[in-house]
Amino acid sequence: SNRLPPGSLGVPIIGHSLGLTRAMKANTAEKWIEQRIKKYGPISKLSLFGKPTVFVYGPAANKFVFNGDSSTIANQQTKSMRMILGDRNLLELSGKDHKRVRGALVSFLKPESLKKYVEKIDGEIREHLKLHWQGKEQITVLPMMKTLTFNIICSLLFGLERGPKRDQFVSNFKTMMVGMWSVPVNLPFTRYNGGLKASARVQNMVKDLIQEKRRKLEQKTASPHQDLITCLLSIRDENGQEVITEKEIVHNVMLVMVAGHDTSSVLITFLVRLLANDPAVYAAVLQEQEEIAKDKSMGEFLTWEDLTKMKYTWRVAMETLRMIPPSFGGFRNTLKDVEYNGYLIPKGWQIFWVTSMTHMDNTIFPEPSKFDPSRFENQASIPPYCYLPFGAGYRVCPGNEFARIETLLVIHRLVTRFTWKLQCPDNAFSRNPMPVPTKGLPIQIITVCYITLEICFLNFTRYNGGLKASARVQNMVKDLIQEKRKKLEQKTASPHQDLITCLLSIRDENGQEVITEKEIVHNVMLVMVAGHDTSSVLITYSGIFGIQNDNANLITEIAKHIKNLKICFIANDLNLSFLQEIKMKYTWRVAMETLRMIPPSFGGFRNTLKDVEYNGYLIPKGWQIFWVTSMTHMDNTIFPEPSKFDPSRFEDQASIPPYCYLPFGAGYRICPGNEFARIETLLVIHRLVTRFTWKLQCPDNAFSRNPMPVPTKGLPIQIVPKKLK
Ligand code: HEM
Repeated sequence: SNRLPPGSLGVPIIGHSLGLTRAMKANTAEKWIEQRIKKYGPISKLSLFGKPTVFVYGPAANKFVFNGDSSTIANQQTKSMRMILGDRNLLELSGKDHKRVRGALVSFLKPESLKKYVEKIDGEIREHLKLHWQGKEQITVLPMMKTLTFNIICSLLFGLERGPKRDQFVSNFKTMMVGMWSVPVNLPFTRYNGGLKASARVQNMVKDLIQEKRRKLEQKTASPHQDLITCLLSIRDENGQEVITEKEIVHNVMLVMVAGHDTSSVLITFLVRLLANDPAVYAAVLQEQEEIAKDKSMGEFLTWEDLTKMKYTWRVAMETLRMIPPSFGGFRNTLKDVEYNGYLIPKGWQIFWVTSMTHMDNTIFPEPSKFDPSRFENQASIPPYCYLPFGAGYRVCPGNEFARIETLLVIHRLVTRFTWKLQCPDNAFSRNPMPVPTKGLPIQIITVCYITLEICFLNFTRYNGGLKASARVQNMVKDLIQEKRKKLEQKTASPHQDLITCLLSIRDENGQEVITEKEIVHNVMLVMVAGHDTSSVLITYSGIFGIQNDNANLITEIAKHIKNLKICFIANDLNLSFLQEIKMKYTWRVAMETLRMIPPSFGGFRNTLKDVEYNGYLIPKGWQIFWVTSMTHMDNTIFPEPSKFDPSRFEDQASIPPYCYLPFGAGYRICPGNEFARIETLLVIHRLVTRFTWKLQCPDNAFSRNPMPVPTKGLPIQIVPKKLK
């Protein structure tokens, strides 16, 4: 016993388990370990989870753990994990079996083979953002990322696409995960028992999947490279026999499901947090990603080639993995007595290794508490066994390339589409055993605006970013135009299908297109912006900018088309007919009165091209003329008692003098979207009042202009659905 490392085994059974788990939860585990190191040095004995254990630390210790002889040092998992994942999963295997099964997994997870799946992963990410991020004001990042990484695994590794089968998989998987981190007491109603049952169900589902894929492979309707399962089923020895047994496939599918989803989701979550906290890193990541996005057309997937350009973003991810490694550390088990650094580690003891102690060692990473992605500019300079987020040696994480691909793709899509703000900016996290930020990292999402008004936002970066984004959107619109032009030629699209096909189909007497491609692009941009916030935004922007090309024809054409859209709109709403819509006279009067009192467009500018006289005064060439809607709307000679909300003013609209009611402007630039806005508004109000009642959460009636009127906090309300008959 003199040869055992220093330290004590503590109270029988309990040992130091409670101290460590408590420290993990409070995110002070590093300090807890540091104190041990101060007291006993880099090797010490303790007792964890009912077993005598030796803690080791430092590059030499890491080499000893990760590259030790597998007949002496074996991998070690908790009983819950072994029972739930299955005893033939890679973590349980050693020696030749480990090499054989790991080789099979790596044949699918190696970069050369993953290259082919970049587009598929990107597709899954885009779908996820569309479903769960777009249009949302607030989300919690960690659960979202867990869903996303799990879905990527389902589709890419198991060929299990969206649908009820996958949903069933997910719900069983969640119960299984709870059981995996629980105390292994197999009594009815314990978490462990629930986990075991869910694991049996998941395993049965995987078995069914295997049968289905085996059949498809035989019928040659599936390819060996289709997904991880078809790949494992297709690996044969020299006699044509399958190399991996069905049980091994099932158990390793279970492992990959767990190993691949928990870890990457944590990395991406902490990256989202970092990008919200660190403007300099955010700006550099955004610049790198925008550089890539700028050459892409609408709907184009990212490629392997694009990933190779994301060097800075990956350095940021590496530095995040250094400071907050998803895996705190792990255990090995000694199969024989073994000596390390002059000490004995007896057979049957555990060896406990910890990633973060090496990562925060200032002799390896100077100023370790400083976030500095440039450390990874020259990766060869980092000594071996010092940077361990993926482990090292012959058990180094085989999913590291997969994790890199999905992380880079997600970050690209996030920074080029959204900006976000943290809702709990306390930067705390606890370990359980994965690091979990406070409340799972709730954020407020702000969708990236396509165009920022130069006059409203003098902030250079936003404007500059807006211009770049505009170039990308314009490229996307150009692609759309090409696609639609082709379809029109092939007669697979009709001229009345949408605004673009309509504009493309307008010809003069010689059969020439009337609207140039540039005009279509720029006016699609205008309509997009106008229709994006509320349909009434159209009014504002057409007032401020006008349509640059002074082409009255074009305005008339857009106006005509917007009338066509009216028909599509109503046809799409199955229960509201055109006739019903024209009955909504009172509702529209209410909307008109709202537009009078709070016109979305405060006013606008015109530019004088020559000296001009008005009312005896000179307005010189090049000056602006500033007009304001609300002053006329609140003029009591036109609208008596103007502060009173009174929809009856619009009962006889002909009685309102011209140029007095201007929410949509007037004259030859009158908003061509006014009819569209009316239809939209009436349909929405109809649906709202017939289905819900609501109460204001901030009943202060205040609003600010920016330049649109924005009610306090965006008008939060409490909704009560009505019972539908
Ligand atoms: C940021 C993401 C990830 C991190 C930080 C990570 C980290 C790790 C670590 C520390 C180990 C243990 C090494 C050891 O015990 O020596 C490991 C093993 C493993 N990981 Fe990952 N991992 C990640 C993503 C993935 C993904 C995406 C997959 C699968 C697609 C995966 C599959 C595995 C497997 C199968 C093992 C067991 C290897 C063996 O025992 O030979 N991991 N990972």
